[in-house]
This record gives sequence, C-alpha cells and structure tokens, in this order.
Amino acid sequence: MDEISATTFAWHDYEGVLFDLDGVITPTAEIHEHAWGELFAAFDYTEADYLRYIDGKPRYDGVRSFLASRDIVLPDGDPLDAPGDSTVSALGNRKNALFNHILERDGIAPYPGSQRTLDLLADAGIPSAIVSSSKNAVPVLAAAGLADRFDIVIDGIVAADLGLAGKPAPDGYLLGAQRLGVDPRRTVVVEDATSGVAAGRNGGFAVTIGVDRGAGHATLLEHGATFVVDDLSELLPGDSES
Ligand SMILES: O=P(O)(O)OC[C@H]1O[C@@H](O)[C@H](O)[C@@H](O)[C@@H]1O
Repeated sequence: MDEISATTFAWHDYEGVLFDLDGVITPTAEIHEHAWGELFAAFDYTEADYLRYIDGKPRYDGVRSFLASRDIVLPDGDPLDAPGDSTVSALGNRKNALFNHILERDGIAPYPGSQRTLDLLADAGIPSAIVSSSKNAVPVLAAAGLADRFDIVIDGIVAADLGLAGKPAPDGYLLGAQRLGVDPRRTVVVEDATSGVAAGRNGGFAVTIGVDRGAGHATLLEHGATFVVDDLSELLPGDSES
C-alpha cells in the first residue's frame, strides 16, 4: 500500500471513506479562517497562524494553541461563558458567533469536485461518514444541502460527549470507522488540515488523502498524507474539472 499515488488510487479499492468537512466537502474552512481572523485581529494574525495553530482542531484547542504561539495563557473558563476575551471559552464562543453570522449571511455550497465524489461513492455503494472537529458540522451540512447524505457524523459535539481527544489524535476517525463497520486498514481518510492528516496516519488508515486548500503539498505530506491533490475532482475517472 506504500506506493499509492493520485494516479494509482481508486475509490473502489476500499471499504469506506471518512471525510473531514470544513475545507474538504465545503469551503467552510475559509469562513472559520475569517472568523478566527476577526477574533485575533489585535495579534497580527495571518492565514499562516490559522493553518499552523488552529486548522482542524476543536474550537477551544484552537484558541489555546494560538494563544500559546503568542506566549499567552488564559484560564479555560466554562463553555457557557458569554462571548468575550477573559477565558479560552469566552474567546471561542465569540469566534463561534462570528462564524455563525457569516454562515447565515453568505450560505455555503459543497465543492463541485467533492459533490461529484459523494455521488460516485453513493452509486458504487461505498459507505462514507463525516469526521469533523466542528460543533457546527450538522448546520453546515444542512446549509450545503447535505443534511440527509450522511448517516454517520462524528462531530465536535459527539467528541465532547464521549470525551474523545481531538485531531491530531485519531479517536474521531476510529469511531467513524467503527460506526461505519469498516476496517481502518481498508478505509480512506480525506483531510485538508495538518492536524487531520496526522489523525489519519495516527489511526493506521489505509490511505490519508491530503486536499491542499492552502496548507501546501509538502506540509501535508510531512504530517502524514499518503498523497496530496488540489481538489477531489482529480480522483474522478475521466474528470479533471473542479
Ligand atoms: O468552532 P467549531 O465550529 O466547533 O469548529 C472547530 C474547528 O473545526 C474544524 O473543522 C475547522 O477546521 C476549524 O477551523 C474550526 O476551528
């Protein structure tokens, strides 16, 4: 399985597929990135900060990780803290309000190449699930017209309820495989974040496809991607359009 590349890969060779959501199925990583940018505007925040410290991680882990990059430590506070800036939770909740405001205002649609991949998998009877760190995964899927597409969604709410460690830990992906009834050694993970491809590698999955939405091919490979594409349309037979 070591030699698998974008040119030799075929969806039909695997039992199941586990997709990250933000940045893989929908362009919501851009909305998250924008909301984080507004939250941390006073800290010379750049897209590189998002990709390095925040992308793919659960909300409060992202806050902690960014603050640590600026040598700042805040108390965790309580998830019920009002949006503000005195605790990790208050900051995360403020960012969440910004995210939801943008999502409601602008809406979202799936990447065309991802939609066509989901159609191919459905036609082929290959089961798939969503494994997202986000607690907003269900409303994002609904906004994208995919509310009924996935029977299994392991999101930030499920992870918090079960006390699962966030990406780069493989816990969410392993639970997704278990609930889908597939063997990780014959299952594909699809991810755009460095923390996410690391989770795929850490879980011992057959293939972890990196989708480069800004992290960079080399960086995704370094963190555990088996191979990297710019868009999932590259893996559709006879289809190179996104
Ligand atoms: O704050 P939420 O919606 O629970 O999302 C947490 C994280 O979810 C991940 O899917 C995104 O890549 C991150 O950008 C985001 O911060």
